[in-house]
Amino acid sequence: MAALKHIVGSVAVITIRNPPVNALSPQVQVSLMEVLKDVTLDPSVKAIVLCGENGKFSGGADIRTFSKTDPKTDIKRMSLDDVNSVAERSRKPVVAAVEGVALGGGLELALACHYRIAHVKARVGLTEVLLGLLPGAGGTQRLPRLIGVPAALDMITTGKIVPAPVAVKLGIVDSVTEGSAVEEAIHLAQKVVGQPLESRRICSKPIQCPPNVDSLLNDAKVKLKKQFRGAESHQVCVEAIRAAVQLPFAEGIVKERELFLSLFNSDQAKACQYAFFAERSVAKWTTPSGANWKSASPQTIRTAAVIGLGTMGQGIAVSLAKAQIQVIAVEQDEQQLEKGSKAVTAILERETLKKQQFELAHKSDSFGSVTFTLDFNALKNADLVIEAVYENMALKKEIFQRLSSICKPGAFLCTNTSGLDIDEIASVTDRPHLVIGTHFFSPAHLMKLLEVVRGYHSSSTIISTVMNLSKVLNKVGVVVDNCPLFVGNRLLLPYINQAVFLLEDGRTPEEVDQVLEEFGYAMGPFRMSDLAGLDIGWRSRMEFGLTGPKLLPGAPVRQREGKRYSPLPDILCEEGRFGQKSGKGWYQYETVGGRNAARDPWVHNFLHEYRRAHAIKQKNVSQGEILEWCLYPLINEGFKVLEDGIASGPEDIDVIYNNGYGWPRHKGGPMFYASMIGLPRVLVKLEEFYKNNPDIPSLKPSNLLKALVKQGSPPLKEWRSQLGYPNSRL
Ligand SMILES: CCC/C=C/C(=O)SCCNC(=O)CCNC(=O)[C@H](O)C(C)(C)COP(=O)([O-])OP(=O)([O-])OC[C@H]1O[C@@H](n2cnc3c(N)ncnc32)[C@H](O)[C@@H]1OP(=O)([O-])[O-]
Repeated sequence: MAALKHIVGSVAVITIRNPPVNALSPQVQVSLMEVLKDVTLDPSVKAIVLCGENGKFSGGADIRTFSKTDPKTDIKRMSLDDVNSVAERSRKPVVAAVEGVALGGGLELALACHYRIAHVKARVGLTEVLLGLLPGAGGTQRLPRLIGVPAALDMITTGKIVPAPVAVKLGIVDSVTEGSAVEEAIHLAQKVVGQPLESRRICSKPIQCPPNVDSLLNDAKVKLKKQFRGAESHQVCVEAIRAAVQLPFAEGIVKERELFLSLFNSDQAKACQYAFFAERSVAKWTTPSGANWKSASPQTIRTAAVIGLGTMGQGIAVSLAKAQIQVIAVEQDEQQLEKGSKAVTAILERETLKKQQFELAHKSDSFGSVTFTLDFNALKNADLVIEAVYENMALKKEIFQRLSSICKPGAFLCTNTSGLDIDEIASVTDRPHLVIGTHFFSPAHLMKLLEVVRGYHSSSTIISTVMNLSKVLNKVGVVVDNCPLFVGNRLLLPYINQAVFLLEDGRTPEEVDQVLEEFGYAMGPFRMSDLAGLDIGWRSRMEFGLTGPKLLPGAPVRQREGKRYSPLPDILCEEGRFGQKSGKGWYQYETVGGRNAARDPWVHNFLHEYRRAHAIKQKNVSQGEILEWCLYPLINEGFKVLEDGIASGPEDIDVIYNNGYGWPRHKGGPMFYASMIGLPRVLVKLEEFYKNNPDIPSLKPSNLLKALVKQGSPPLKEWRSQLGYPNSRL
């Protein structure tokens, strides 16, 4: 039985049982229905309590069963909504005891109960929108009736999860307890036996609409369209709430169902659900020697140090402090220390305010303290050190050599680099097995991704410790192998290069950005480069002798070692145009550090002159071709990364892109996207591009892509097993 019953006095306690998160699979729903019917008919039962086994109410409908469900038959035959309806119509009071989580269908079930008691640490939310769906078991009709349209709109369209104290304040749950929610619920159930239930049935509540409800809903759609470009589910959620506003409950439920079915099994829903499971699968790393969570012993980090308080160091220090870790922040001179400490303090103040607003009156754990110092010796007691100075190998090596002698034995040494060789850095230390790359993304206190770069000697202890830390920091850690630029930036390079080549060939930054933003990227390549800072790539190209003083005399302006090269970004930097930080880059900004990108006539004029000076003929490129020209080389590099064994599977690449590079989640990630368009299409276009541009090596189709197409393009989940990775280093 997936729903168990036991009787306490006159109260029937029904326990949902489906480990690990008590997902409401079709089997659980059938079982719940049977038990509910049974206890409603049993004259000895006067009240009912619903709870979940192992301190978790329910993680919602069972996502794993979605791909096996035929929406035309299975959903209509039996739905969670029927279970909810039986609970709500029951003449005996039904109390939900919410512990752990009540998410998606789990919360929808709780909303159908007459009362809700939550444990103080429980979390609730209607998260379906993040899976490309809408709350299709009455959630879009009940929540607005319970907490009002504006608050329900916010929760349903963003999938926000709120802690129990906030849920009480919003009116989602009736009360919270620090003790057992089940005991409390039994107590309440006994107390309310015989009391009228009609006012407790949310379906009977009139909906309280603000006077401007139409414009509220319309404005929400515009805002969501901008925030989640191209994603359907957020828009459809608003329509379901509109139905709640305009229709009686029963008709609203019918409309909700119709809208739910329009999303169920859509490509976007498949992509979002794939992204969900991909994140879970990459969390289960293993090494070639077979080490994994089970065999490794992750260490708890209580004190961590950050070296360098530039933008990255600041964000990392804040991120650690937010996770209640004590931080020692080190800088090299007074001026940098003061600048860095002011910035960290300001961010922490903003974060504290946000936390207080979000958690309202609930007493929450405070942040870890941050100590600022110039004294390297202060690092001697740190459990883990993250070096975050700028990208200069000599400087990093000097720091790691010092760390070897200062840090306690067993302290973990991490380098925040976006592409330098981890093994070279580790080689100067006394403990290469305790050295690893931690590639954070800016702003590090907000961005979810942490690329964990395993060096040749990195032990399973350091991998597991840092993967554990990524969870503690509320980040998504992905273990990758050590190679120039690692995974994320390795794929980014051809994408950015292709975008810049388009400018040489006659397009503008605005045109290219628009195409990629319409595709769903939060920002096109030029707006993103301006945000990240054009000088970072410029410095690295100087280091590699592609531009600047190390460039060999006589090198052709638009070629490096026979390959096509565009000096446009270098010239911009030479002009002091570093992006937002200097108030101008590919766009102009209202101030230094401004965020609003505006078309810059200087850039247009400069591009015009450049094309004239180099006698470049303008090419006519359609919007579709701009997209393929930029994305397919990125995908191709993804296949090369797999071929080289740098990432363990396509899921790893997709998780990196969804969480660190603004890839639209409803498109699953670049590798999933390739599988959806069809690998033959990607291959044919790459072959065509490469034939016309033999001086761009990133257009040359990867062997793995060719092999997969030859094998009939198996589904993505079979790529690993079909081909194996003879070179896999992970
Ligand atoms: C029909 C009407 C409309 C309703 C629609 C819905 O309800 S849609 C659903 C709306 N619900 C949501 O959006 C909630 C989605 N879930 C979550 O947000 C989190 O999993 C969590 C907060 C519940 C637990 O976090 P945590 O860090 O403690 O743990 P973790 O994340 O590592 O997961 C542990 C294991 O459980 C698995 N699994 C989890 N949920 C489901 C599921 N619903 N189903 C199946 N499996 C699920 C997960 O894959 C993993 O399996 P593995 O890899 O061990 O084989």
